[in-house]
Amino acid sequence: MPRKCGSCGVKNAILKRPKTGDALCKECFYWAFEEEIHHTVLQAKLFSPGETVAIGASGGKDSTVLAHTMKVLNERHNYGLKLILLSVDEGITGYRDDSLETVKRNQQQYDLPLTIVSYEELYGWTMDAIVKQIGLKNNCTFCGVFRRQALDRGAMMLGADKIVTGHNADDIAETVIMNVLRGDIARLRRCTAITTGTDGYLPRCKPFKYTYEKEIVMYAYFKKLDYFSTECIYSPNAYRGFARAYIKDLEKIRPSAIIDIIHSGESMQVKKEVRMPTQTTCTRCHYISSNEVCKACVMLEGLNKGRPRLGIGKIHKERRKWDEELAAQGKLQTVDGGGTDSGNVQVADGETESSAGNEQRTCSGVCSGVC
Ligand SMILES: Nc1ncnc2c1ncn2[C@@H]1O[C@H](COP(=O)(O)OP(=O)(O)OP(=O)(O)O)[C@@H](O)[C@H]1O
Repeated sequence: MPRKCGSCGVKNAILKRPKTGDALCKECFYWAFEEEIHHTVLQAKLFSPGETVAIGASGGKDSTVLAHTMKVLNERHNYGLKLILLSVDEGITGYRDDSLETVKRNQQQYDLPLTIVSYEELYGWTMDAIVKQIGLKNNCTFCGVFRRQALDRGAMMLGADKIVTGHNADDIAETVIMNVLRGDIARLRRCTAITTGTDGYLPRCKPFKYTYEKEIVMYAYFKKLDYFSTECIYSPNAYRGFARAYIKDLEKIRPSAIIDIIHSGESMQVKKEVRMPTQTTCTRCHYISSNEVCKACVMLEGLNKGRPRLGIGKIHKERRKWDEELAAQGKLQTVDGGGTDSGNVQVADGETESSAGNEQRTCSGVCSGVC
């Protein structure tokens, strides 16, 4: 005999919720999924009536479900928000051009205004051109840094008060694990925050912080939402891939592992003596930065001068080489972008680690980078 829905007890259960194991009918699953997100929104006081909220829309499953859910909750619970879709075109032929077509369809389906900003117009470089210059190894660093700033710039241009992204619980748990493994104290402290950037220009919120990826996929599947599911062609993303596989294995044994890791990350305290990056404004582009010159400007300068490694990770060696060359030519000058550790923060163990303003991610594509 078919099992009845564990919530309404009337309809037959047709699915088992990955997060709780509850057997539910479709309608009760939709309700539970949406109302949990509403609960998160209320608990974290994410929005205030009258705000304009830019939804980071990549066309992928997370941001498509986010746009759909934000619209549903805004209407159901009278949030009083003006919602807009904001997409960044990184200039990846055969990937982003296709996913943007999905966003354009979503614009019609959800009746929300859409704005697309591109790396080409903002930086004069597409990811295709960047990859031609630097290859596949570090391109995700460029992409993550530029995208973060591009979203900020686009949202500011639109007069938005906040940005929301589709980062989900799995993404955040992966990031906690990655930051633990790297000993990256600065990022470990902020990676579980549901809202970041409150000390910068635009707060950035993650309404899916406690939403499991499997449930997002299930929701999109049963609701027949129109989304794009191809992986970024430039994203080998090995390190995050290991963290992802590890979390998926844990989830199989104990589904609560994802939330437990997030809670562990939230509970960790950073010792007072650990130096954390301080926020300032980039002297060149005037966007938020933890250095005199922001990571995006350092990277752009490296690209424009044919020295793309200037902006990546531990840049001392490359910069020293450049300084030596300039000195040999008798034209040593201060390299724009500050001192030798521009773009780096000191972390607990005395190592340096690159920091993209306040949030640098390894790429995502479907590349699930969380800040
Ligand atoms: N090109 C983009 N334009 C606008 N927003 C983006 C873009 N890429 C990523 N985002 C935002 O950042 C979030 C996390 O992106 P990520 O690249 O990690 O992909 P993801 O986890 O597969 O998400 P999605 O399924 O929405 O693509 C997305 O959900 C979206 O809100």
